[in-house]
Amino acid sequence: MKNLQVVAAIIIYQGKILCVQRGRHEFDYLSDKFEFPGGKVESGETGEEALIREIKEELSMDIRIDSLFCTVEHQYPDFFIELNCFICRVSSYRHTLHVHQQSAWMDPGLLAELDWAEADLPAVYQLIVEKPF
Ligand SMILES: Nc1nc2c([nH]c(=O)n2[C@H]2C[C@H](O)[C@@H](COP(=O)(O)OP(=O)(O)OP(=O)(O)O)O2)c(=O)[nH]1
Repeated sequence: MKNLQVVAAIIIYQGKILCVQRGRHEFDYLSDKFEFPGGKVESGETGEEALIREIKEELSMDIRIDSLFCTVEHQYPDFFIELNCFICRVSSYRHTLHVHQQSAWMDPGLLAELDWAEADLPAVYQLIVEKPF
């Protein structure tokens, strides 16, 4: 079974968090789910390098990585994922969607209203409780 190393950006701007919605995915349980932007770490890259590259590719955004917020380990039916979520800052709310179907700057208190990828739920609940910004 595949074991994925994934990095994700919790991008904070003026007290809101950028949430992005996937389109169709080969695995139905990921189709149309909300997630934090990011992706797989490629060989030879650090997690931070991968995250900066992914956010540039997916959103045309330049992020500053602040700190590692949490690590979630989750078993999906078809693969295992280690998801490292970093708190990130930007100097503008502006972005362009190159991969996702929708994005929203969300008030932290409203995060639970979105339909998240299952692996993200522990990170979402930790954000709601700890409010690290
Ligand atoms: N970027 C990101 N991926 C997540 C999150 N939560 C979660 O389960 N994932 C999963 C979805 C994907 O299986 C994997 C990330 O890989 P990816 O972004 O390259 O997505 P993908 O599988 O569609 O890509 P690909 O193989 O088609 O190139 O991690 C999250 O918050 N952010």
